[in-house]
Amino acid sequence: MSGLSLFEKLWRQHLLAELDEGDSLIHIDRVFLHERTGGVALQALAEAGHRVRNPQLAFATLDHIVDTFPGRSDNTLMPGGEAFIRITREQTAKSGIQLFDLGDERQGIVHVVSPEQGIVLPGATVVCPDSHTCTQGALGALAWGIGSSEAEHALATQTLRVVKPKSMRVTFDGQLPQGVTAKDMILALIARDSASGARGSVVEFAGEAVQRLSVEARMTLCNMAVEFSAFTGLIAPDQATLDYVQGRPFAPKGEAWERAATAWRELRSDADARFDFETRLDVGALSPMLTWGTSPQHAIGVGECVPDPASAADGATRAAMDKALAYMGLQAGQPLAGTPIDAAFIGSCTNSRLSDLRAAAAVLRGRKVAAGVKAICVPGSTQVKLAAEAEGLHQVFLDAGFEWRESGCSMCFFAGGESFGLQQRVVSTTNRNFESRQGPQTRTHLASPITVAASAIAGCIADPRRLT
Ligand SMILES: CC(C)[C@H](C(=O)O)[C@@H](O)C(=O)O
Ligand code: SF4
Repeated sequence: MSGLSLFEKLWRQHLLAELDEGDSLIHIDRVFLHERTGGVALQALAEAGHRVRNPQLAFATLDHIVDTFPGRSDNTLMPGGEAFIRITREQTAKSGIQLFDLGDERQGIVHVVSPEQGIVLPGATVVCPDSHTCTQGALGALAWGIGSSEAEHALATQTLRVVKPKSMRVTFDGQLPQGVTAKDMILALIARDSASGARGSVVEFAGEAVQRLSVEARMTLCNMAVEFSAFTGLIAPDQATLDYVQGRPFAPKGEAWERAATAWRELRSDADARFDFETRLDVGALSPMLTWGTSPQHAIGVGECVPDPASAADGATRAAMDKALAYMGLQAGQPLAGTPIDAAFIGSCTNSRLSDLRAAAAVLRGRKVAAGVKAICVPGSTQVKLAAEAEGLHQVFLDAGFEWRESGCSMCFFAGGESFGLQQRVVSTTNRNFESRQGPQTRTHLASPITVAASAIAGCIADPRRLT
């Protein structure tokens, strides 16, 4: 059969039944849980008298509300947070689910840990009650974020009822210029086509520029698919993907690996595949991107000026832009570069893998963070932290004046505990710049790790191309 997209193939491979009301029953290969939403889902399941059908196909980690202070104890600064941690420990133990607890070298942010451990595999269906599960589509898995009751359903039955999403292909043509990264590609796409651009579709990222990305950079790209209103992001596996997966702890070994690898090599859209929506973006002329407002779509090149709401197409957009500028403390028409910052944050499931830390460290090496700037680096997993330390990257961050933390979500989002101060301006490698996302009234500018590093040194929003 021809004319099929990769999504269509994965869907058909996992389709168990067509149900009433347009739902399909889909087999779920892996479920991942974290302490913010997973423990309570397990508890609700137990209270309803159900058990976890296949505990060996479910995994859990502590990432969202555990603190990330160096040498952390068993702590959270979130009021009431201890209960989430306790329930997650109790319920995973009771149901026989592996928990990557504090002190376990496999602990880390769920979307960093899952590929790192070989739990997410090409062609698999993977769900987690967390919106950035789309990250894992970078390996060619159909991976998406679900709600808490869906998590219970998946745990109890190894299936989910899903309304089949539409499909979209975004082809990135050309070659990335020096100093421009996967983060800039996705910000540029969302800025051009809006934060609702994907219209709920499964978005396959394709094209020369995607093929050239490392597997880790592909994760950055897919991570922000949900900020584009995608059901999830997806990238066809290639040799780089197979090389990435091979040898990971939970990946198939020996003959099982050979069989799997043979099947995974076939996982790509047919040449004549049809998509509900198609778009292209040439990356050749992109520059480092930063957000100026309170949506990921409020992004511009580092050399550009903050847009004028007067130029908006309609009244609602104009009002939203006015509100965003007031919140961010910026004026229409001012150059974004040169705006003084209070803090710099390198972390999150978007940009805290080893390649991200290496890139930031290359900018920081031999340089110092500007006086008055609070700079924090939070490795995405304990594995990333250990690997970074083994090659001395932590020393580069520390010498430059960065804090070097334990792994977790940390100040990617404000859970009620640690945050940046009121109206503090933060250049951040995270994925959401919503109002008060990183703390009450915090002003977040999303950017790539090298842009954050360059800005930390300059003490203001800065162009990384001058330092790389
Ligand atoms: C707390 C969690 C459910 C949430 C999500 O779903 O994404 C968080 O990870 C986030 O990034 O906002
Ligand atoms: S790092 Fe941030 S975006 Fe990612 S899962 Fe944690 S809170 Fe969500």
